[in-house]
Amino acid sequence: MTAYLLRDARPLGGDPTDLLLRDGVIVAIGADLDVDAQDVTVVDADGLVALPGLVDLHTHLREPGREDAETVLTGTQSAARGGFTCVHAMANTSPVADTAGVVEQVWRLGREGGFCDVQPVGAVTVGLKGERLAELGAMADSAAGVRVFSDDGICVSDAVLMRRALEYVKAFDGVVAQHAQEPRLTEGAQMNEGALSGELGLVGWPAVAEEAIIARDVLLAEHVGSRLHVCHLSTRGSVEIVRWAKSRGIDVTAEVTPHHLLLTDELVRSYDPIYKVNPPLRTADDVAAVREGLADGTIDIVATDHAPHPMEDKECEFAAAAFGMIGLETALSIVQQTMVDTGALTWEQVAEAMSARPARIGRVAEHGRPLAVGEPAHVVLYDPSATRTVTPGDTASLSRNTPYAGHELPGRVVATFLRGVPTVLSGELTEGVHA
Ligand SMILES: NC(=O)N[C@@H](CC(=O)O)C(=O)O
Ligand SMILES: [Zn+2]
Ligand SMILES: [Zn+2]
Repeated sequence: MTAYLLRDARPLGGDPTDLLLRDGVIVAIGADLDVDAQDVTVVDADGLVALPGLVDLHTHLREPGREDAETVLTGTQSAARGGFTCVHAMANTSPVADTAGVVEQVWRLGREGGFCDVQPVGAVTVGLKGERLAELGAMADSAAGVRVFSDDGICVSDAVLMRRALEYVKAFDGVVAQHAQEPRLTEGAQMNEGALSGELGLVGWPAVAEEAIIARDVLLAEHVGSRLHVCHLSTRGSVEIVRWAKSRGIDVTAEVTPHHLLLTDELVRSYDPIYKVNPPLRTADDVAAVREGLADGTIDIVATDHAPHPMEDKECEFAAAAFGMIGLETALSIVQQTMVDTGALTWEQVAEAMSARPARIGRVAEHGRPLAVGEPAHVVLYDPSATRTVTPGDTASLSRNTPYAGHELPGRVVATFLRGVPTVLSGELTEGVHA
């Protein structure tokens, strides 16, 4: 197997140095590494930031069931192009990932594809129905080794079921990732509730519907002594509740999506369903609050909530359209634009928020490791000085529902290495990693 020498890369945005990747491991780091050129491919990384391979805690890959929107293969190719080496695949597939059989199938498809490791998320309740707990233990014990459980797309709104799930996952150090949406407060909801929803005549999704569930769940997690993760938090009040919970010592973590770091509900004035997402785009004040929360560590991670949908489910009347946006290939650029270029985060902190912490929350031991000798060679090379204009067709995803069409975004993923082998090189997908 060929080795790769990344010449003059800047690990975590620091000083230029060389990294040598061989047999799946970072075997040397240092200036002007002298290697016999025989089996070594030299990659010119001058000016490129080297980060540990990104880890997404929240991706929808749609397989099984909606292979017209995405497959494990196309979703992981999209992930590789975004700099990811591990993604957690949400359970709202068809059939639902609520058994050991389904999670093992998804996990295996990821390995066979060879573009990005897939760590399946198990459903909390059978069929996402919110009636009884799924086989959490069997999914944890399966080859997929599930540690994250979520009914994402739907809230585990029954407090007794949520309590039981939190109790159950303690046995195998699992975590419940809650889609915080009080169902009665959001019946028929289409966009953020506020003056604008009234003006546009669309049913509002109030901030309190998210905040009430987060408040309840942090108290349940404290009561049970378990680990809680909050999916795609989107309001100022949610940030404040999580900040309070952490100050009390409650074991809670939270994620924000790139789109909630950048976009606001004002975009919905267009009635373009491309901006329809769950939770909805919020106000500029909420955007400021989630940025502050991410900067001060209240929000632990950025997760994409990559939610592919076919055109026919998005190009229709706003009220009839599906909720969701794709996001794997734009995530790092949006984080650069909103957090790095504004001085709110360093590249080192980006590596924490998009690699180390999501791996830790998901209990994925092999990913999110530091760029150091002896560590697995999961590395992304990123050019922060590049700019590109987003064209919806320029993606490995089967879906085109990006809200950034026509946006000029900073940065470009130049190469992604999974176990020392490129999945992306010179900005192009390779054949993947096959043992
Ligand atoms: N985010 C979305 O708007 N949609 C997600 C579900 C979810 O993340 O809640 C989907 O599965 O399409
Ligand atoms: Zn969700
Ligand atoms: Zn989701």
